[in-house]
Amino acid sequence: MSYDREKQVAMEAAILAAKLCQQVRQDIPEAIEKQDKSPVTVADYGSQAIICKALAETFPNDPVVGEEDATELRKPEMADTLNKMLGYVQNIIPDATADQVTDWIDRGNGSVSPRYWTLDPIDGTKGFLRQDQYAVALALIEDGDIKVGVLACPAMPVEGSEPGMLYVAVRGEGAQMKPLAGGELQPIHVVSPDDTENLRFVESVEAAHGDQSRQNAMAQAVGITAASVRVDSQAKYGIVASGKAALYLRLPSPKYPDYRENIWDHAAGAIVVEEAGGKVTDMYGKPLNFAEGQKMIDNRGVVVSNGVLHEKIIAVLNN
Ligand SMILES: Nc1ncnc2c1ncn2[C@@H]1O[C@H](COP(=O)(O)O)[C@@H](OP(=O)(O)O)[C@H]1O
Ligand SMILES: [Mg+2]
Ligand SMILES: [Mg+2]
Ligand SMILES: [Mg+2]
Repeated sequence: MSYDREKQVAMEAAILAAKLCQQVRQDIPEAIEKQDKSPVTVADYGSQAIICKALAETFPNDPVVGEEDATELRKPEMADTLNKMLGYVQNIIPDATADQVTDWIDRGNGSVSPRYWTLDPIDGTKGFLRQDQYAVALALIEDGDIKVGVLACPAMPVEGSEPGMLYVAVRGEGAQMKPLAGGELQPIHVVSPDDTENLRFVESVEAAHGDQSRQNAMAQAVGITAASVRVDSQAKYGIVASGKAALYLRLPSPKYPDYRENIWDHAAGAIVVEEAGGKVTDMYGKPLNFAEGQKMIDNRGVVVSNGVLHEKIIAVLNN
């Protein structure tokens, strides 16, 4: 079956959402604290609204498992935030109302199903707030297999152009990228083993989202001598998929040993890397499980590689 329509709709929605995020970021957004103490901004909400609306119009029967929900936004004391967010959404959808926007956001409260989308409206909210990297990440999953993935990275440097890159993949059709500023999709490939210049590794900026000392030791153990490149969000997957790094390590933080990864933090990035010729598993070499629920309870950590390095890195992690 062809996923042309899914790919097109997902790309268009992610590009609009990325535009909203860039507009919010120019105005220096404030962070709102979620119940789990993590930050969210009007851009996270606006991005989820725009993408859920697009999916509702084209694929009304598809559930969406999104990171955000509108419960807080509907509280009277959040009226200012809701209005601010509505203003940004109206720059893109002029006749949107506050009720519509909160309903669109709550379309992201769907469940993992035989066919569903998973959405991270801003992955790397901390990076977004720091004026660093972030990504809008959207993926379609069928029977536990990722079929389509789109990653919009509005702050990704682009040679000879303004920042912003879009990565996209369809199962069996390869991975591609194009500048958000415009242009044609170009095929991308992971780094080859003889390209020593790009044999570097990437990890999160946030020390608490991984185990940086072990990540660095493991990378060295497979022959990567350069210091890590620290990047927020699934932009790391885009970097591996386009051959700018060979490895992305995300080992469980010693501070949060019971943490489980969210499907929306990995689905879009994972298919982009796999279709670019790379490999994605957990730290034990097990495939990531997108069929159970929003948390990948059976998996620990995430290892992303150019494929060639994979067996080696899993071996050093487990001996
Ligand atoms: N203890 C932890 N271990 C791993 N990931 C964590 C974590 N706490 C939060 N995260 C996730 O890390 C994501 C950011 O990834 P990165 O560190 O690679 O930039 C966050 O996504 P959001 O920013 O969408 O909330 C959040 O879901
Ligand atoms: Mg978050
Ligand atoms: Mg995320
Ligand atoms: Mg997020």
